[in-house]
Amino acid sequence: MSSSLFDLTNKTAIITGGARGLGFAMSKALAAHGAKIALFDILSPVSDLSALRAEGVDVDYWKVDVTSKEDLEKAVDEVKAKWGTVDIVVCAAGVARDSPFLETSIETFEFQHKINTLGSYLTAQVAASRMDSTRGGSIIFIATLTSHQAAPAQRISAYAASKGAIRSLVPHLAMELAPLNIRVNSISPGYMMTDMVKGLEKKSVEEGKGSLVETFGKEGMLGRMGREEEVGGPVVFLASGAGGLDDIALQDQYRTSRTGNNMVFTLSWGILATGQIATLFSKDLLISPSTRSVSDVTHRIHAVASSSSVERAQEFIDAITVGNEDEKTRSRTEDVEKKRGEIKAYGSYDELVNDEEVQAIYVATPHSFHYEHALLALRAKKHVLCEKPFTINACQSKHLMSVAKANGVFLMEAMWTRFFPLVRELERMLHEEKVLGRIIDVHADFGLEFPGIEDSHRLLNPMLGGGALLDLGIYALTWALLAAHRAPENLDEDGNPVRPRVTASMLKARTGVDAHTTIALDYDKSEIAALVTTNMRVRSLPDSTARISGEKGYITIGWAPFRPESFTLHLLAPPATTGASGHQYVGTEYLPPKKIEFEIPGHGMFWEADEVARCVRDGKGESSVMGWEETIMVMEIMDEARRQGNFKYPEELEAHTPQITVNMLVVQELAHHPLISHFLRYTSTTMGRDKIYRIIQYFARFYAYYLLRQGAPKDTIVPWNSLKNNLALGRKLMRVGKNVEHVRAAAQAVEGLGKGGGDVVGKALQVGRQVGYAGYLTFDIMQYLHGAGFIQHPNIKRIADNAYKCWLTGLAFNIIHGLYKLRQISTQRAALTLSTTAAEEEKTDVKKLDRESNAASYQLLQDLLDVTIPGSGLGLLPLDDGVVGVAGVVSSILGAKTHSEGKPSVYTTTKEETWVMGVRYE
Ligand SMILES: NC(=O)C1=CN([C@@H]2O[C@H](COP(=O)(O)OP(=O)(O)OC[C@H]3O[C@@H](n4cnc5c(N)ncnc54)[C@H](OP(=O)(O)O)[C@@H]3O)[C@@H](O)[C@H]2O)C=CC1
Ligand SMILES: O=C1OC[C@@H](O)[C@H](O)[C@H]1O
Repeated sequence: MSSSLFDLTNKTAIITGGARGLGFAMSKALAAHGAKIALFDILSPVSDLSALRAEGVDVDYWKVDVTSKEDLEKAVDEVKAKWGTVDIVVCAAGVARDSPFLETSIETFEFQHKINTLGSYLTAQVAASRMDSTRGGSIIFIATLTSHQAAPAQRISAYAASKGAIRSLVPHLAMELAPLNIRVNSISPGYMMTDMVKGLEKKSVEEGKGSLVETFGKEGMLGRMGREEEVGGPVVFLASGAGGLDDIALQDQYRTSRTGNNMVFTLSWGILATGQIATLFSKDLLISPSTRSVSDVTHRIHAVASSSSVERAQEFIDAITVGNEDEKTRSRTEDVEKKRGEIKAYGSYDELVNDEEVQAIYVATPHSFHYEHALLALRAKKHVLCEKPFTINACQSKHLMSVAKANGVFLMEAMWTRFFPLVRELERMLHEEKVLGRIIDVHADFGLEFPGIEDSHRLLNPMLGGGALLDLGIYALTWALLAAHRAPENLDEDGNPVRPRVTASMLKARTGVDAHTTIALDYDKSEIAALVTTNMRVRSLPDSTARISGEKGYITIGWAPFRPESFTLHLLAPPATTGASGHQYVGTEYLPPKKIEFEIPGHGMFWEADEVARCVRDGKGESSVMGWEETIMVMEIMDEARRQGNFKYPEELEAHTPQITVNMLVVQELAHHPLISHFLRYTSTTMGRDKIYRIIQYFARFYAYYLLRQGAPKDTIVPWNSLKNNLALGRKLMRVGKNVEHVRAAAQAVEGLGKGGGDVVGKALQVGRQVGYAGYLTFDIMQYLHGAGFIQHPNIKRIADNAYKCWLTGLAFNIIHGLYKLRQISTQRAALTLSTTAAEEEKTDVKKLDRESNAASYQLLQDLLDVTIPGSGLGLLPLDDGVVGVAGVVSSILGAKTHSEGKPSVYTTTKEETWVMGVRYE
């Protein structure tokens, strides 16, 4: 029995040069680990294949000249037709000629290069183009030790060069084929006693050069020649992908080369929710992929979030990192526990999706939240694996897909069952091998009892998307679609499945959700009928997950519908006869049933996770195994079944549904563009709106002046003047009460001054500034009351002048403070060493001072621009409204920018002061 690490069961291997020598030896090794063997050779096999077959090996021979692409294509296609897949290719066909360099003819050179280099190249090319990227593949070139080093007993430069060329192919093909999930390696056997060497030996002895065997043996590190079967280990190792290491050198007789492109890809996960299935999924993520013979991808849980609290998230982390008690995986216990401290805990989903180190989010909340939470993650540009049912209805699913597409991220429904090796093998047997011939009838069922659950439970609660169909029926539907929908007879000319007619009925539970649902799917094109039943009251029978009947018999799938461990093939006994409809009927007697079992080394959720990792690694938006088309199909059938069963979820759940129009989508996505959403968030604050109004106010002031200068009619100018006045008045109203805040800040600054210590000059300037602003805003209130008509102040001009004077005072203190600050910074900067060898902290200090200096200059500029407003209002500066308007617009834009970036005021010297600083008045 083969170890699962090197298990090649269900894999097909092609071995060129497989009829004899190393090729044949390697074939036997691959067969011993379960592979089906296709021997390609120009020569007939040395040994009778029936002997191998008698040992249970599935083996066949194809006469192939590896220098003929046509031969290769024909043979590889035949292998695929026979066994369904091509998974492993060993390019071992080769020739060697002993020929001194100075005497080697073009023909001898070309002969070896044609078979060894071109032959391997073509074999790899033809085979790779026929490999299934979802299964992955392995190409192994057989090079030679003599392509790394000289061979003192031989003259084989042309041969070594042809094999050296093969080795050079490895990194390039590995890179190009990595997206197809195909690994590429080479093995360089040392001196092996094969037929080829025997030929050389004969020649050497005949020519009186002595025995090569002896010389070769001395050159080998073991002091002897290698035996053919000794190359079996490396080839099985590379074919199985069990290594997962980069750059492996097998030191003795072989060298293997693996490239950076074969490096393991690690996906960093964020787990959103801490319920039952999130626990199982996370535990599976922590199982070493090598336990399921996966070596190209691995997983890391970076963070977990709970919607309730950070403590809940931590509890979850503690629980998933308790070592597994399972005998088989006991060895990982210690590793898993080590991971506990590496996983972050969050008390909100927002924090999780905004963690930059998280690449993919696993959404495991109840059904009703899938749409909202997947959207949250997609908009944060995370790849998403979202639990089944994907959403409440098909429309929501389509919207998620369009958002994923717009954000360039991967999205998949976590229909984990689709990724079990059992399911992949069943699909292959049904649709490629066609073990049942044409499929005729499918019955899929999933029932489960939930005794004593409350109405609030997610299965019964309509607000949580309850009901049998969305929770359990979805699995039965998946089985039906897998067998019927994807049957080749059901595909249209473009290869797309033709939709079925849907007839459904429902029996309701006390909360109004469906307790039983029956769906009939009728496929007119392929004449397949499928019946899907589900309920949440009684467990379905052990063998009734699905029964798939075809012309040649039927298959039953065992329990559980979400995690099956076996299926049984019941084939009708021969002979075959042809029925009236053209279908093959083969009697009523059955052969003994064949039960095919599959081991699940864990809960089985890691296979879907591996798919996500591969798709993310390869830059794919959707999976080819569980693609968007399938999710939409399932959702649409469930929508239709609910429509016919008269079952709608509460409006709030269904109403999340956006009507997908291109315009809606553009608007939605625009609104979520980081720049735009930042702007919308900014302008939703009072301060943000005030800054925008201020920009418009000063622009209106400038523009009214401009129109006047242009001699525009009064009617054109009036609206701009009134815009300016209305905004000025409105903004004054918004500031009513602010004077009190400045009085308080002034009092605090005085107190700070009284305590002494610290930056006394800074504190004193602060007092002046706060007093100035407090006075200014007090006069400002009076101006508002007058402007709005609450009072008629006889001396409003004087009030306005006083306001300006106070404002100017505040600004003057600001400016002095700005200059003072700049001076302080330049003194501190001069004190720091600026040599290139300066310590890191020092360099950091310099950068900090540079930043502070920029901020102070920026603020000073705004203050100087603002001086134009009260300065001209008081007649101190001879400036017209054009200049003042422009100065006001510029200072407002600068202020808005600083504020929207969330930078604190440069004048702030106490915490308390922050809330009244950075505000630009008038
Ligand atoms: N149970 C199973 O065997 C399987 C379940 N699934 C699917 O996974 C999803 C979750 O199922 P399951 O893990 O069993 O459910 P649970 O009820 O065990 O867990 C759901 C989790 O979602 C989070 N949550 C967030 N908001 C709410 C809310 N308002 N009400 C309840 N929970 C909330 C909670 O975690 P927190 O507050 O900490 O974030 C909670 O622990 C379902 O859609 C189900 O179909 C799929 C395969 C198998
Ligand atoms: O996906 C599921 O499969 C197993 C059931 O127990 C569970 O309710 C369901 O969500």
